[in-house]
Amino acid sequence: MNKMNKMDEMNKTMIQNQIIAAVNAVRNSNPLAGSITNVITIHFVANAQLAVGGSAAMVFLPEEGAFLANAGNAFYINVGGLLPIHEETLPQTAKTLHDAGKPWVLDPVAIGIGSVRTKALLQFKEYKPSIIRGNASEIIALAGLWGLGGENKSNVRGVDSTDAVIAAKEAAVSLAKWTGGAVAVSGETDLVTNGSIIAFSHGGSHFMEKITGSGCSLGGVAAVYAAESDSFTAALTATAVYNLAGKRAEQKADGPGRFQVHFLDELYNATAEDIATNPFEIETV
Ligand SMILES: Nc1ncnc2c1ncn2[C@@H]1O[C@H](COP(=O)(O)OP(=O)(O)OP(=O)(O)O)[C@@H](O)[C@H]1O
Ligand SMILES: Cc1ncsc1CCO
Ligand SMILES: [Mg+2]
Repeated sequence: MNKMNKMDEMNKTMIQNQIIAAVNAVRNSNPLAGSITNVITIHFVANAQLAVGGSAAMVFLPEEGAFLANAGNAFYINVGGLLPIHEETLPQTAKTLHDAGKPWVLDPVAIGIGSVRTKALLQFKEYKPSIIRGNASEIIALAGLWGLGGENKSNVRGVDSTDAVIAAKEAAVSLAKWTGGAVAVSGETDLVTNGSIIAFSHGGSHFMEKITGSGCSLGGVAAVYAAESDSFTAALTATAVYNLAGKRAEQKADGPGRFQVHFLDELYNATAEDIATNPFEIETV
């Protein structure tokens, strides 16, 4: 990784203060982040949102998506396990969020599978999600679908990434420039950008690839922080607390089962200062 210059060091200190403010604001205000998310990991998403201090509510119906979009402080949309009703619920909720100016997070899980998912993901381009969170293959594929991808081709194959995080750097920057928000690419080292600076966040655990929903719940937690901070700070705070909690949980677990339990406890117990000092570097685009 490049050595950071003086400007990057100053940016880093400012960002760390914003992370501390975001963590504390969420714990003080218990913001409501509604979700439309897949049934495979829905319980883990809600538990992770509660563990960091948020309030969770999962809905499926179009009128309920629109209601929660207006009533909540932020929202999470994950296209992982689509049902027929989603064809109506997804665009209606995203339009409501856009029109109401509410922060919202998109996880384009399994982009490339089926026409319903592709149509929904295309519609989201104009509704500009505040944070796009995905693994490297999903981020490259979304930039391609939105015509922002350049030459880069995704090897997307389902829900697990087959591309390295760094291969998604240009796609992430282009997507962030389009939305005016932030993009978080997950993997062994995570990349978070707002289109002008990039943070590389370290930590986590190999066990996170052995439980389903670590990425989905990271998106749900990013929505909780987005209720209380700007998109880049929210995306980086969520990423940092995941990397910290993952590293700590791995030390206590000898397999993915108990890892998941310890992980929730570590999300709950992490202090704002610990989250802000979890290792990351800054690079200016
Ligand atoms: N090999 C690894 N080492 C350390 N941390 C990892 C590793 N792989 C993933 N992570 C962490 O796991 C979390 C989820 O990232 P991942 O890339 O697995 O998401 P995902 O593929 O969308 O997951 P899912 O779709 O199963 O919810 C992130 O916090 C990331 O930092
Ligand atoms: C396993 C799985 N299948 C569809 S969504 C999902 C959760 C992880 O993305
Ligand atoms: Mg995923």
